[in-house]
Amino acid sequence: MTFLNRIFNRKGKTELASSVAQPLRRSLTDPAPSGSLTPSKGRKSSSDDREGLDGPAPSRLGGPRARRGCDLGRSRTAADASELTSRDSHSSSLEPASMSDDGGKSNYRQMKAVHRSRLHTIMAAQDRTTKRNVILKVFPKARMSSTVRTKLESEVHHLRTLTGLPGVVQYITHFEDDESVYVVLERVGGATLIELVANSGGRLSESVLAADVLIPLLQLLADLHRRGVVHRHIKPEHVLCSTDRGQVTVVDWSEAVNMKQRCLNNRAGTLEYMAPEVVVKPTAEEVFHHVLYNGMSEEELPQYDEKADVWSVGVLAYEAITGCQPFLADTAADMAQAHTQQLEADPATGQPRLFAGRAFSPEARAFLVAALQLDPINRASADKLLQTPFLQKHWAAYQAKQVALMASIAASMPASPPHVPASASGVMAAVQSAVHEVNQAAAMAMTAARMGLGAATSGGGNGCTSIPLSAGPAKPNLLVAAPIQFPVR
Ligand SMILES: Nc1ncnc2c1ncn2[C@@H]1O[C@H](COP(=O)(O)OP(=O)(O)OP(=O)(O)O)[C@@H](O)[C@H]1O
Repeated sequence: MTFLNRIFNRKGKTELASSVAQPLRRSLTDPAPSGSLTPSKGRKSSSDDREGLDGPAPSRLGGPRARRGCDLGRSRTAADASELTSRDSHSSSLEPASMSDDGGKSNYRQMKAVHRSRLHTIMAAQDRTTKRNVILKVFPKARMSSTVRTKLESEVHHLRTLTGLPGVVQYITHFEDDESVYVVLERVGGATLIELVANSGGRLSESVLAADVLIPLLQLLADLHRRGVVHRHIKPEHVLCSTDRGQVTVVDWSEAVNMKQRCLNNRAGTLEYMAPEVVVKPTAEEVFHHVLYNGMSEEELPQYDEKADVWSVGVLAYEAITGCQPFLADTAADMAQAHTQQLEADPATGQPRLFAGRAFSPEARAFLVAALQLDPINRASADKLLQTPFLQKHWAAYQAKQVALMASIAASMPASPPHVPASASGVMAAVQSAVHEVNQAAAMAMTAARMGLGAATSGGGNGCTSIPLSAGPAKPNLLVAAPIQFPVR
């Protein structure tokens, strides 16, 4: 997908396109500037979006990808592969969902498509009862292969497990009717990082990037990684930024995996943001064949870990500062080469090509070097990145916004006891609203801890690391365990 399309999908406007968007999609790996903005070199959606479609999908990742568009009619797909070979327990996440009017589509109004992919549509809507602004992810059943269904189940599983963690988009419910499956999420305000960059003239200042994006994003990732969760799909389109509050919210959890439950051994995510160790991994389908037909166990296959997310953050940060994607290629093999070429020292300057002709502050550059290490062993963790001078320098600005945010949340908390409604849908609305408030309070507590009240953490009291699991609410997801399992009748 081109950069322009990405902007249109979200905004539905054209004004951003002409002046700002073009330079953003220049690749450093593209030797000919005139050819660097062709759609094929532009943004792509996730590699696995091309799975399970009706017709043949474009083969961007080489060899076996070319066959993957035909999965719909097959009895065994890559999704079956990941189910069979996985030890993850999320496969029953989508319980029989509500088809009643109370829990169904008619509960929502003002539905408007804000983003379309080949497999689903993202609709903005409003809950008629609660008046809450929501996002409906609508997956037409006609296009839903078992691959897509498995991803959807996985996404719901992780959203439910992680609900309440600041920075994770809040899951509300899911339901289905004859045509589609719907997942309802909170509608997050603010802009995607890609829009933020575009609105800032094509480049983001290092200070805004550090204080408003990288610190909250890396705090979330550090929390997730301690829990064993790897997002695997970090990219600017999936990071919604609220710069006035210094907050980010990460969407699209379809590739998330808990390493304690499942091996990370297949290629996943969007090619431009994939870490070197992920790019060279087999596709899920290939893993399936290795395991099923070659008699290998999953543990025997080479694995990767949470450092994959750190690489994606490095790519995202480089792109936000320069307006250019650092690595572009159409196939996994070419991408692996691009990684090496860009990070090799240029004989003329002795510097990695990636930094040639680019103006970074020394701190930002050191941050990028730490995040963009080819070998994950040498790559910094999310926690370590939070301790880099680059982020330390902007910590006070981040902290000031968090203090203001907590004060505004505290001021908006209702003082009087809630009204007890008579109808079932009223009860549901009241429960959802109460859950929202409890989550806000939990988020406040966690934010406070992250800001440095958790001085016992590895950041040495400077507030630059996220809270250890034992310091915050033990399981923030428990806060919303009850209301997400309905159908409502
Ligand atoms: N909860 C939300 N609140 C506000 N906007 C959202 C939300 N979820 C998604 N969006 C918007 O929709 C866009 C697409 O969302 P998402 O990435 O989940 O869909 P997708 O089709 O899987 O995308 P892709 O395959 O290209 O990664 C996001 O970039 C964002 O602009």
